[in-house]
Amino acid sequence: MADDGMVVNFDIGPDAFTATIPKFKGGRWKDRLKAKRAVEHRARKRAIETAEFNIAQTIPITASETTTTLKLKRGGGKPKQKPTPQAVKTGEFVSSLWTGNPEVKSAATGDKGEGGEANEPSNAPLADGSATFTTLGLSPILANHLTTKLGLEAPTAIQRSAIPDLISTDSDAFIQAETGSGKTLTYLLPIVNRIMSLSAPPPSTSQDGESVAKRTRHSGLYAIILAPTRELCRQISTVLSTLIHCKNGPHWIVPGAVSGGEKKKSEKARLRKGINILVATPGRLLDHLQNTESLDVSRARWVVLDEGDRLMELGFEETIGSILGILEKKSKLPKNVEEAAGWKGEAGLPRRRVSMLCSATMKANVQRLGDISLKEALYIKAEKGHEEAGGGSKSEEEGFQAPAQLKQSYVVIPAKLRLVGLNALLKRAFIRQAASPKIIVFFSCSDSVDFHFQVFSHLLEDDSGTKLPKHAKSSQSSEKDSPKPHSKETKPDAEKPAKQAPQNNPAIIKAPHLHPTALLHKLHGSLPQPIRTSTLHSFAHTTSPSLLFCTDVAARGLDLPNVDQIIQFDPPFSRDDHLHRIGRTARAGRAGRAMMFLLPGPEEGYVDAVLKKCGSAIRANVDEVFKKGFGEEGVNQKKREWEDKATEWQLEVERWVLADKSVMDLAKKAWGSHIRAYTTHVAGEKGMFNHKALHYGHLAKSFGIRDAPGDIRVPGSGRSGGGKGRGNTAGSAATAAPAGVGAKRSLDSEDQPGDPGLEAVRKMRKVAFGMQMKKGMASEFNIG
Ligand SMILES: Nc1ncnc2c1ncn2[C@@H]1O[C@H](COP(=O)(O)OP(=O)(O)OP(=O)(O)O)[C@@H](O)[C@H]1O
Repeated sequence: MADDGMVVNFDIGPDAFTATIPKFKGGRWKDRLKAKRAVEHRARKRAIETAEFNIAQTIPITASETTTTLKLKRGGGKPKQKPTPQAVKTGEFVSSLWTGNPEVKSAATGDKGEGGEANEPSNAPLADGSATFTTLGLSPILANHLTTKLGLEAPTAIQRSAIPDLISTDSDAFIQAETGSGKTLTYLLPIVNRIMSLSAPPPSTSQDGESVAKRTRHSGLYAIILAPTRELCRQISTVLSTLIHCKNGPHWIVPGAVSGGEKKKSEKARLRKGINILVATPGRLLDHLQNTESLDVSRARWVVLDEGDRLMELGFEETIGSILGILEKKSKLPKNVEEAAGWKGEAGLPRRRVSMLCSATMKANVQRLGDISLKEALYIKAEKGHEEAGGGSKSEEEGFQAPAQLKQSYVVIPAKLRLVGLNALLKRAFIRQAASPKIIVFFSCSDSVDFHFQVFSHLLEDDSGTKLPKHAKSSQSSEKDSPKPHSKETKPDAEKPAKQAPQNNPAIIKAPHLHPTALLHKLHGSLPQPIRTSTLHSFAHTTSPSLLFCTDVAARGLDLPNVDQIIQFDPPFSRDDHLHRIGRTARAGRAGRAMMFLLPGPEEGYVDAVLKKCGSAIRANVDEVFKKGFGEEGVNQKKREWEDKATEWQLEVERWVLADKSVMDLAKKAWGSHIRAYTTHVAGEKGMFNHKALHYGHLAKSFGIRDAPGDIRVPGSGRSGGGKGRGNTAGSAATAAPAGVGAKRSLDSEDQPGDPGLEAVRKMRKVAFGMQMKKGMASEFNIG
């Protein structure tokens, strides 16, 4: 938008003055008159406020004039400068939040969203005394360490089902259990326990005469654990270290990780020094298998594929196939049961290479991964014991359950109201919780995370308690210091070192308007690895009320302690994503809540199609959400003054977006990426998430943009957003989605460009979406 393009818009919305007043029937005439006047008053107030705001925009906005705008609004005075006709820009539109919204189809059920009885936890440690870590067959040293040092009193159901077999047999296993049920320890404990047994006297001699009396880090690589992301690798390595460092434990065992994000040279040096249990991402491991001579896998006894469904979704099938091929070729272990029977081996360790596949869901792609990695495997589930993995097909519904104690709810909220709705929900959550709440909000793409991070970190309280954009506030104290509106030099603050950012991390900032000590974090695949690591560390360990805005990069496997609530601001791309996202709360028997935003229309079908199938889901009343969020003390509830408060907040965001080109660009990018991401819902769910049903104009408002979709130029795309229309540009998504339409949005894998893993991702996407994958598209599309 050019400098002179600061809108003069006298369009005050279609309904402002002409809104029909409903007829009141029944009751006393005095009450009817009172009700009528209240409605008229509200309509008038809204119209005047909108007109006033539009007039204020006729003044070329600088930071100081933002103050003028606010004064005008508060004092109700007249604008000092008359609008000039050339300042009028068609296409920009300040619509009311509360009118012109589509109707919600499903019946309202009242505000039960946060109430209701929670069920008994389904992923908790067993409280019935039916099993202890010792009775599962773990060594007393390890069992004691778990209870006394790690505070784990009893195994979970999946641990009870799996550990005895994994300790006593050499069978492959497919381990399936819901999120937060302790799958990591389920596979790590048997491995550590069996390797530990090597430390025990008396010294023995292996088949080939090698002395095994004293075990060291050079004794060989025993186990390889593959996980889809760097964060997960790091998390698994941490759990592994806490197991090994037990009193009288196997201190000689050296765990290590190679997952990219650091120089290959240092990874090679670590491998050369000797590692006994290796945690790796597939791309990086394959690279080392092909290029690092010191990596000896000839005696690797275990290969674990953690988060199997995610490994497949990220396109690692081919990479994993290659890894397994190399392991097979280099292995000096017996190749089959007959050979194994006559092989002396090392007491305690498996006589053949054992493969384990772990997943919270059971999908066709996980079964395919099982086909390439497992042989005659046990299928181990938490509830009903286990059976042969090949024995009968497992229904997808079986592997699609959320933890029973998790309280799911949803709110059907029109596109225009989404941003204020999120603010209302967050305000409510931070007011409501006595202790320090931890909340994760999921967005569909990196740009949207960046934009919302900016919105929520820039709104500070001024002395009168009014929330102002940060630059507007600073303009009140010093015009000199304020950013020049629309100046090219202005960069989004995310790119500048934020003064308030704790630990000098620009992805963490204080959010005092939500809570005096609240910290807001952001996480997505486009952030540099050190920032991602330090952000996750802060969110996991802070004792302050804490918020994490993220993409699906945080949806899988991450074990972030004590997360109270998950908000799916943008719906998940598949029902598996849904299960994994909400699985970041209600872990290991703890309570948890999950709230999902849905648009009126086809999206409402998601409730029956998915939400209710993986547990129960209660609809929250949208009015109640706003009332609770904006209906603070002094706000007249009967006159629905919370609507005015919400409008005020929305307008402040819009002004802030308008006043700074860099913010406007960010908003437009976020809007464009959001629409592109919307087109990538899985095929089976496209009926519910149909981009043709999206109202691009209303959606733009939720990004603080007033331009009509046809006038929105998405930075970097070279094209405008959504065709010529102001509103619903059905059929023009291709225009709205300049470069990434149809691209898969999940780019949160660990691999660097050029790594075989990323190649595999590219190939998969190419096949899946029949499109040309350009180098660098990942960053252009910027979703992940
Ligand atoms: N026996 C136990 N008692 C108490 N807590 C446990 C027990 N076993 C594991 N936990 C804890 O449960 C949490 C979840 O464990 P883990 O991350 O292994 O779950 P998961 O099943 O892999 O979940 P996801 O599918 O989401 O990856 C961790 O904090 C872990 O320390």
